[in-house]
Amino acid sequence: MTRPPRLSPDEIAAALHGLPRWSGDGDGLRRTVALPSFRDAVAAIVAIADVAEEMDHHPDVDLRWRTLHLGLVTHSAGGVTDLDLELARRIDALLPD
Ligand SMILES: C[C@H](O)[C@H](O)[C@H]1CNC2=NC(N)=NC(=O)C2=N1
Repeated sequence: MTRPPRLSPDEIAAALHGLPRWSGDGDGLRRTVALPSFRDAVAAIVAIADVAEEMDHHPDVDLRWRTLHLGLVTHSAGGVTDLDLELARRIDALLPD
């Protein structure tokens, strides 16, 4: 499947202004969120999985009790692409602020 091109550091920094819950650089985008409970965090991962499968684009997921650490990078492009920005937006729509 064709993937969009890797974004430059400047393009990533500009895009992050519209994604205030995410940080990142050329290596990827990151967001940490604490859910009310471990079960809520697992449910959030399942909801994210549905989006990831639909997009065929998958986040790195690290769950510590009820704190979820998410990492987005387009492995095949070796950096951040528009797919990561789109997945970040869709993940934000599923998570509490
Ligand atoms: C064959 C399939 O499209 C690829 O392996 C996809 C799946 N999900 C992916 N997810 C992410 N984050 N990066 C990829 O390069 C990627 N590649």
